Amino acid sequence: MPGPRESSGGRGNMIIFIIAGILLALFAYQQFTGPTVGAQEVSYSEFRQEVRTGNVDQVTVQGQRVVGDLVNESKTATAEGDSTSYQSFVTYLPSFGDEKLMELLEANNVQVVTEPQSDFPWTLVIMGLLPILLLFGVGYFFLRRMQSQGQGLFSVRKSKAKLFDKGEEDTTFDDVAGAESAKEEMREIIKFLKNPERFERLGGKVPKGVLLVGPPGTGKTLLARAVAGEADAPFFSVSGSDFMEMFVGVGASRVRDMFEDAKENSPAIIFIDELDSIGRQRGAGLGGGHDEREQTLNQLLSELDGFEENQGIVVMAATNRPDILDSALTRPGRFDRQITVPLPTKQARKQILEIHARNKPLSDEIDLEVIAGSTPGFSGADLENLLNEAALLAARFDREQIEREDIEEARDKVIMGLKREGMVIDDEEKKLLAYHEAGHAIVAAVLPYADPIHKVTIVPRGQAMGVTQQMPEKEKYLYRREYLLDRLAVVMGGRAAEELIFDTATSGAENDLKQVRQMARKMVLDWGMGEQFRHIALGDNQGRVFLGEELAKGKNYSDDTARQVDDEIRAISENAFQRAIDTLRDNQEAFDKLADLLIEREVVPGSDVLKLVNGNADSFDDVLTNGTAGEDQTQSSRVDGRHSTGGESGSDASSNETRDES
Ligand SMILES: Nc1ncnc2c1ncn2[C@@H]1O[C@H](COP(=O)(O)OP(=O)(O)OP(=O)(O)O)[C@@H](O)[C@H]1O
Ligand SMILES: [Zn+2]
Repeated sequence: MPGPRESSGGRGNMIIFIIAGILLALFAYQQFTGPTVGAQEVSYSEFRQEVRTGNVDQVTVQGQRVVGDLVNESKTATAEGDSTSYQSFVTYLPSFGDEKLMELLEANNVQVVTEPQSDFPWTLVIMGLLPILLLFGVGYFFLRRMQSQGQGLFSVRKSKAKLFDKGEEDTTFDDVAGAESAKEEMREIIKFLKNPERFERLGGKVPKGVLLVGPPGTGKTLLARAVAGEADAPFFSVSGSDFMEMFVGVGASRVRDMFEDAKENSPAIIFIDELDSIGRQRGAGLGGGHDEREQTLNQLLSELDGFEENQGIVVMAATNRPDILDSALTRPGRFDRQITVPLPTKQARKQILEIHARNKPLSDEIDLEVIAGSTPGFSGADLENLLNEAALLAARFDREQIEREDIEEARDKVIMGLKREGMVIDDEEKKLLAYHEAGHAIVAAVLPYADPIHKVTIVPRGQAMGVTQQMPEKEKYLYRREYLLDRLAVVMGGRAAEELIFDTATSGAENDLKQVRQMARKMVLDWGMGEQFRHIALGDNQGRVFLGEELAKGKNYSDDTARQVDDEIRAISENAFQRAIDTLRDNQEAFDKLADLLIEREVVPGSDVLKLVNGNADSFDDVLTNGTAGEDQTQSSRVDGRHSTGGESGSDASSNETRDES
């Protein structure tokens, strides 16, 4: 990989400089305050006493101040109550003067040196000078820093982006395993970057901003670099946190410079990692809303608005917290294309392992397929880490090649790290999850009115631990009671599976239960589908029931009715649960097989679920060999609202997801 052109200067230098300045000032302070340093301040009468006893040879008088050395050490009481011995002393003449002092000194043979009155307030001068000195120090520091960067005086102009020139970036899609549909989307962008004018002439529409969303280490940065490599375009890479500087306005000017540089080099790619560090919702911080980050974000927004597609710049950004981004960033014309980069499936994990095992000598005993199977929840970075750890272990034992035990040990090590972060699921949880999702899927596949099943997965994706996706044949605008009842049973399928197989219940069904409650409520209150409330709408039908505001608002029915409504909702839920249980019992064999298949493959397409249910799959093996194993399930969607949000209350019918959040 080519080295970056610019490296950021160390902040450490500056701290050292400031400390040196303070030390210097303290030293100067000591020097200027002169001979009194270390001298004991004594009272005037004590001083006279010393003179009288002949313990003083010589004194220096500076105005009111009298300093000198004792012939023999003397002791004086300190503020703390004990005594301290001293030789040098300083004292002050009483403000009314002392005419008899000269007499006394002469009488005791004390030599007197008079010095011009030094009332010059050194202390004050130093104190006043110190900040100014420091300021010069800091200025000097910046001056040097800028000169060393070959820049003009006091211009804080530097985009900070690392530039990989045309052709320097040699990462290609071959280096990125899995993430097939993400790559597919990128192909369009590559075409554009290779020849922007031609692309536009043919009517291609390229997004300005692409947001890569996914858990850490799933290869978002890698993908962006691969796009640059494939398109042979210069690649400006910067991390969101690089914009955060201590001086207000620097971040914004860095953004401006970066876009300027990119335009000069277009067609080009700008990649902003950790977009969330500057892209957080505005007005959320404490700084009164005008802080550095906000200025930087505003600059970024205006740059995104300010260039036309044909300028040949594509801005890519990565985040694993799309939920906290300022909504202005995802508006059309900005980061309006969102590509999810999920954790790799088993198939993809195998490919990633193959990529990173390329230049590592592996023993013949090692089967990457087996490793892939034993590393659910691992990201690409985790897998790379695993192989590196194994190589280190092999090296420690002076082995010629990596052995199976090295892999085992490395895997345990990585898992321990991940466990601490709550990132991996163990075998038992995986089994629970598999049965839970299989429960949804089997019910969906069996019940006549339920939407056809599209796919079921237990690969953790974002917040979701497992997902069962259904695809309606056509958009629905009306929901028949039969459809709703079947849908309720599908959603209950997960909990039913837990009860049936493990005789237990898990917290994983939280979302399901919420969904059931909302749907049942709506059926009773708004759609007149309750047993006792046929054809009567009870709700105020403003969607408030879903926000739980009905408690605060006056209901338009009595408490008695409210109790009946609760009973109805309970009956509907109970019913749905029982139907799910019955369905699973009737299809026990398919249910078990699907769960096994999920544990084995993590993703099972709907067609295979149907095969199992219809008994077309003569054996487990049939599905195993004919299935579209390891279908890559990268999902991409536009943020402009066409993507469905799962079956909340069934109001969006473009796809139905039963997601189980962790
Ligand atoms: N799909 C993949 N194929 C091959 N290698 C991968 C893949 N995903 C991740 N890696 C390896 O993991 C490393 C880290 O990935 P990368 O930095 O691209 O992840 P990221 O998603 O940008 O993470 P973060 O969110 O932490 O910035 C890569 O350099 C690569 O070696
Ligand atoms: Zn569920």
